Order: sequence, then structure tokens, then C-alpha cells
Amino acid sequence: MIQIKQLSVSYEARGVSYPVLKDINLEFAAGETCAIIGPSGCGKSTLLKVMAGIVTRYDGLVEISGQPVTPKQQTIGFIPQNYGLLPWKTIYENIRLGVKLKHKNTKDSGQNLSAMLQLLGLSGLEYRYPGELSGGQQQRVALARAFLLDPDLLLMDEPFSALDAMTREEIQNVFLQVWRQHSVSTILVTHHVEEAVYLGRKIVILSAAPGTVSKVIDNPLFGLEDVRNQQAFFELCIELRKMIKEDWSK
Ligand SMILES: Nc1ncnc2c1ncn2[C@@H]1O[C@H](COP(=O)(O)OP(=O)(O)OP(=O)(O)O)[C@@H](O)[C@H]1O
Repeated sequence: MIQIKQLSVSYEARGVSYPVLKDINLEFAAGETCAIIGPSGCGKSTLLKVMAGIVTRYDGLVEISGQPVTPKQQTIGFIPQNYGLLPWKTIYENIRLGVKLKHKNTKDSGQNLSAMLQLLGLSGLEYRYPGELSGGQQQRVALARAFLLDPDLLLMDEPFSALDAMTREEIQNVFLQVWRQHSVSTILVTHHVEEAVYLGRKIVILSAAPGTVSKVIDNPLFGLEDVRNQQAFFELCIELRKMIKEDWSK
């Protein structure tokens, strides 16, 4: 269970403090996926950084399984917008990096790594460098690294935004396939309504800055077979767009 209670965050620039997130209350069950959608600058990335333990100055409470966020004690996977791959390391080294840093580098992790490479369609690319891969392949590497960690919580910041529409859909499917096998609690930030409806068991709409929770939607369509081609999917996307438009114009 991930719990956020009365979370408020302010940043300081040139001696002036300004609020970015205000009184956020959210709860996610373990093994659930949640998509967060909100206007630019409303604090979505900041929210992920608080949960990742990167932003530590805040008011309120953020807990994973009843424990305050402590990256040293919990395993938190974080995929930033640019995938966070090290250009001077091979794909193999990049994927292994997470478990290595976390000292989870057991004998098993070698086998798991091979299985993960296969699952994500990366076999044969192990000794290339990130600059020698397509955007979609780099995204797969970032997913492989995160899932290999077997994290308590996976955070993804607009993970698929740099991909063209067809590649994005394909990688979203890959994500769901791996997620089903590992059941990792996942929170992703997105600007795409369709992506939120496809990947979010829960969908959270944030207001304009300072970000507050406008709506939390339990998505009845999450995980349904071939849902992207169903009328109900289009209808929910339209409804969500309407809600977002109303919220963001307030
Ligand atoms: N380290 C920082 N110091 C000061 N201000 C910051 C810092 N990081 C972000 N901000 C500001 O905080 C606000 C929220 O930023 P954040 O990146 O969390 O928003 P976002 O909703 O993820 O935006 P986008 O959708 O455009 O990526 C913005 O006004 C941004 O300029």
C-alpha cells in the first residue's frame, strides 16, 4: 500500500518560496497501476520525485507499506523522461546497473537478466550502446532495468512520450505484459488520455499549479482484452477529456 497524506511541496527560487503541490491525499493498493494526468507545471514530476526520495523537503506523509520513503531501505524503480541510460555503458551494463547499485547482484540476477532481455525483445543487443538503439529499444532497456530490480514501487515520468504513436502502443503492451508477470506497484505520469485509460487501474487528475487532486477515477476498463478497440474505451477517453477540460479551465 502506498499512502500520501496532506502532502505539500514548495520550491525556492532566488529567495522566494512558491507552492507546487498542495494537500495531496492519495492511496494506492500494492500491485496496482496508477496514471497521473495534469497540466504542465502542476507538479507531476515533483510528486514522483517525492515518492522516489529525490525531493525530501515537504510537508505531510508519504509511506510505502507503512514505512516512510527511504530509498536505502526500499527498492524504488524510477524511469525519467529521457530513460536515464548511461551512454558510455553497454545495454547489458545499463540493465545490470540498478541491481548492482542496490547490491542485489546475486547469481540469480544473471539468469533473470537473460530472461528479461528475452521478454523485452532485447536479446542480441546486449553489447551495443544506448546511442546505437532506437527510442523504442532504449525504452525497453529502461523497463528491463526497472523490472529486474523487482522494485517495491515503479515510477515512470512520461515514459512513452518521445515515441511515435505505433511504437508507443507496442511498448505500452510490452509494459503490461511484463507488469502482469511481476505485479509491481506502478505510478506513471502521462499527458495522453488514452495512455492513462490503457495503463491506469486508477487515474488521478491533478489541477493546475499548485497541483491538488481534482479527481480519482477507478478505471473499469483496465486490463480488458483488446480494450483499445472497444467503444467503451473511446467513450471513457471522451468523458475524461471533458472532466480534464472543466478542471483545468477553473
Ligand atoms: N528544482 C526545482 N527548483 C525550483 N523550481 C522547480 C524545480 N523543479 C521544478 N520546479 C518548478 O516547479 C513547478 C512544477 O514542476 P514539475 O516538473 O513538477 O511539473 P510537471 O507537472 O511535471 O510539468 P511538465 O508536465 O511540464 O513536465 C514548475 O513551475 C517548475 O518550474
